[in-house]
Amino acid sequence: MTRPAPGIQLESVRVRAGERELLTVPALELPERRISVIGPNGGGKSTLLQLFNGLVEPTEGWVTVGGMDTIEQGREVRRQVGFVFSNPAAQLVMPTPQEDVELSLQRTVRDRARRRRLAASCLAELGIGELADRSSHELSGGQQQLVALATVLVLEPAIVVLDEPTTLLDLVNAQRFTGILDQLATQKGLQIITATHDLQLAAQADRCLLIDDGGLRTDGAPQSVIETYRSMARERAAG
Ligand SMILES: Nc1ncnc2c1ncn2[C@@H]1O[C@H](COP(=O)(O)OP(=O)(O)OP(=O)(O)O)[C@@H](O)[C@H]1O
Repeated sequence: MTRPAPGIQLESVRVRAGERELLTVPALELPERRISVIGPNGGGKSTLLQLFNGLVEPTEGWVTVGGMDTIEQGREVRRQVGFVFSNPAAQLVMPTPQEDVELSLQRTVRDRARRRRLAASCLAELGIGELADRSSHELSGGQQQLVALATVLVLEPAIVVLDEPTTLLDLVNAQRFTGILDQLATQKGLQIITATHDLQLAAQADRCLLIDDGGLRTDGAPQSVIETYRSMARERAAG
């Protein structure tokens, strides 16, 4: 049985950096299992994603996950919401994948042998068990991306937020990675939220958000949102 998505909600959110308005979202509820976030560079996708686990604090308004405030209950929220950054190297700090995944468990699992077992089985589940003791910096971008995902999944989050996870991947690895995300959503019941410039990946979601110029331009069924984005891009490219 799959778990119900705990639900992210935004209410009257504004994010500013000094005088600059980065993002304004009057109201948004995200109960769907697979959500994609698309839009032009600098539009505010990463800012939106980082609101979901309190990495970015709303200047006004609030963001809740399953009713918990992402700032006031940041620690609990981060237990529910795992974040995978676009550059996996930034997320991998230990010499080997095994050690990196164990590090994720340091706070929650006291027993070292258990940490070791859990980390090994998480890597194995993602099909990268044989990389456990390799040197992390010698792994390919695709392998590093999977290890970064493992460091998040081992904590058993209900929601996984990924910021452009396939940018470093070739077509085969991108498709493999997408297949894994799909399985996590359909078989394990995780909510998967992905910001991406890969419109094929975006099309596989249940709902797609188009973020542009610091706001939510439109959202709904991926094909129609992607079509809106394409027309917008054509108009802008034509000047
Ligand atoms: N800490 C910050 N201080 C000031 N400006 C910021 C900060 N973080 C982001 N910005 C600005 O906010 C805007 C939105 O950035 P964001 O990274 O959310 O866009 P994005 O849609 O993810 O872009 P991309 O597709 O290029 O990754 C950009 O203009 C960026 O320069």
